[in-house]
Amino acid sequence: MTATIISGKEVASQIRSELKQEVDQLIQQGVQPGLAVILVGDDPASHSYVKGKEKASIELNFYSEVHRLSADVSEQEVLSLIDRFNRDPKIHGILVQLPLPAHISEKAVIQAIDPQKDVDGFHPVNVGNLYTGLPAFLPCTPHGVIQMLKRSGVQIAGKNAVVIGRSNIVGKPMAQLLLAENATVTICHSRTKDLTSFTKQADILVAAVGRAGTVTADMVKPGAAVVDVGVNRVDGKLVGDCLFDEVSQVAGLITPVPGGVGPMTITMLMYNTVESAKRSLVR
Ligand SMILES: Nc1nc2c(c(=O)[nH]1)N[C@@H](CN(C=O)c1ccc(C(=O)N[C@@H](CCC(=O)O)C(=O)O)cc1)CN2
Repeated sequence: MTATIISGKEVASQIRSELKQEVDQLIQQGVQPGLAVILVGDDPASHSYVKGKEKASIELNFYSEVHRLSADVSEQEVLSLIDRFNRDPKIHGILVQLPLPAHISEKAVIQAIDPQKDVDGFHPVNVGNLYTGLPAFLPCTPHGVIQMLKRSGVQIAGKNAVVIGRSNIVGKPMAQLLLAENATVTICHSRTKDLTSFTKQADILVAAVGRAGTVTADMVKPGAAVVDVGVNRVDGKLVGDCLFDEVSQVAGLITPVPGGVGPMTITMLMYNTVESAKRSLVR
């Protein structure tokens, strides 16, 4: 068997053209979606992701502000900037690129963002709303995974879903979103004993570990949908958490790295910003 490859680029471009129409309508109603991005430090990958966010904002005709701050900026300066954006009616979404330098508290920064502008979905209010089934901004990467599965015709309800990884950004919200779609969900992590006994049961397997080669062909149920969220550099090459060549011989569907989940992350950020702009019309 050779798996069907789900192209994140294609799904992302489909969603972006839907968003373009929504932005045109919002602008006709007098609201231009506005996104403010804060980047601290010199991490090349973060700079590249932020550039992608700026480019997508401009292409969708958003009002866009990107603040690139030096690595030695104080936490207070970042908090002051967030406070300014919280009060600015032109801004519907605020995003602070992670990771932050060690002297700045990620928790303090996330909690300073107005939950109504938290388009990353990381604020405890949005996390709590997601867990209790209330309207929330959904974290971009796991929301992107759900969109990729649904738009590829994967039925989620009633399926066994296994998520490997328990980060706040991907693993935990991923499990919650699959549960909200009525999957039977198992979360595995670094202390899980006999990982294969769990992954072999998975109709939907999401790998979000951040370690190349974690998922091998013998760990996958034939025909499963395998979603690879890992982004790892090995010998200068970008690879996921799955051994793509061998896993794709067993899986029914698989997402590649690059070109799989990655492009969806930025697109779902644009989606959340449009949602926030729409909500501002009814406030
Ligand atoms: N505030 C946030 N910080 C971070 C998030 C986030 O959602 N919010 N996620 C990641 C980084 N990220 C977006 O910010 C991101 C990661 C990967 C990609 C992507 O398109 N990857 C490409 C490969 C790109 C490359 O060549 O390096 C792919 O997989 O095809 C986009 C965005 C951590 N920080």
